Amino acid sequence: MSLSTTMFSRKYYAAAAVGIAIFAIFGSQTISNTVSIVTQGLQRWAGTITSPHPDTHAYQVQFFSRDPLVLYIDSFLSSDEIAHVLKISEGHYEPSSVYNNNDISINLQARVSESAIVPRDQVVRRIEKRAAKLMGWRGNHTRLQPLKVQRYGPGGFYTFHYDWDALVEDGNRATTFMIYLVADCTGGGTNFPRLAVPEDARWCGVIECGEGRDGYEGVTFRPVAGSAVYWENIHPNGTLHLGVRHASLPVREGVKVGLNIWSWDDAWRKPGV
Ligand SMILES: O=C(O)CCC(=O)C(=O)O
Ligand SMILES: [Fe+2]
Repeated sequence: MSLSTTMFSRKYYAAAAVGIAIFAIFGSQTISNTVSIVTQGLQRWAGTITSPHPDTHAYQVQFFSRDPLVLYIDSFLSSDEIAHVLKISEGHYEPSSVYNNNDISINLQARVSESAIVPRDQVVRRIEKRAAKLMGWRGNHTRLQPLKVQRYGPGGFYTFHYDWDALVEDGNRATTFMIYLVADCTGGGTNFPRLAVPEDARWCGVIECGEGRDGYEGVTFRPVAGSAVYWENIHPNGTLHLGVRHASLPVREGVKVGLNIWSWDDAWRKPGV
């Protein structure tokens, strides 16, 4: 055995002995905690090489409907992100308006809420990136619109509408994320009258079932802070999807705040024009 190999073996035995001693004193839990701290450290280090701001937030996605495409996303935002978005939006709220024949006006028969454009900072950019990634790469002609929060108090609602615009010919709203930030309310669900209620009763954990449907047609998603409903507004052939008609049902008590992330497709052209 050469001198250097002998020294290596001695170091190796010494390290092993220290390891056994730590194991004997603190038990396997400490070792596995230590291993996991080291692993997390290495992952963070690897992350800084590939991206300066890795998005480590975990969320769960489920297909709710295939046509129209509707996804239900659990924990799309963390509670820290929610608190941050609410905080930076404070002071920017204005009464919400509606679009009608190219006219923008406040119409309390159609919509009662306050809205604000969310100022853009690092946290907002990270949320935008998360949303854009889930939507899939769509080329430079599809981009996110400025994020908007919408707050409803008792009696607040938004009547049935589409997020697409039937009057424009060049460019349209391709996708919608409706993310619940505050759900301290009764009522206030997001209703899609033309979506079919799934057969599997496990969906009753996220949509209103039985009496809770309150006589509304179709599907009503229950507001849950952090969760999101995502849908696509346009058919693959470019026609506007009629299946995504929706409304915010009236808030009976309390407060609901939603965050809208919309994408706009500049390359969309009105079919047949
Ligand atoms: O608040 C909701 O549940 C729906 C909001 C909505 O449809 C919109 O802002 O376009
Ligand atoms: Fe909408």
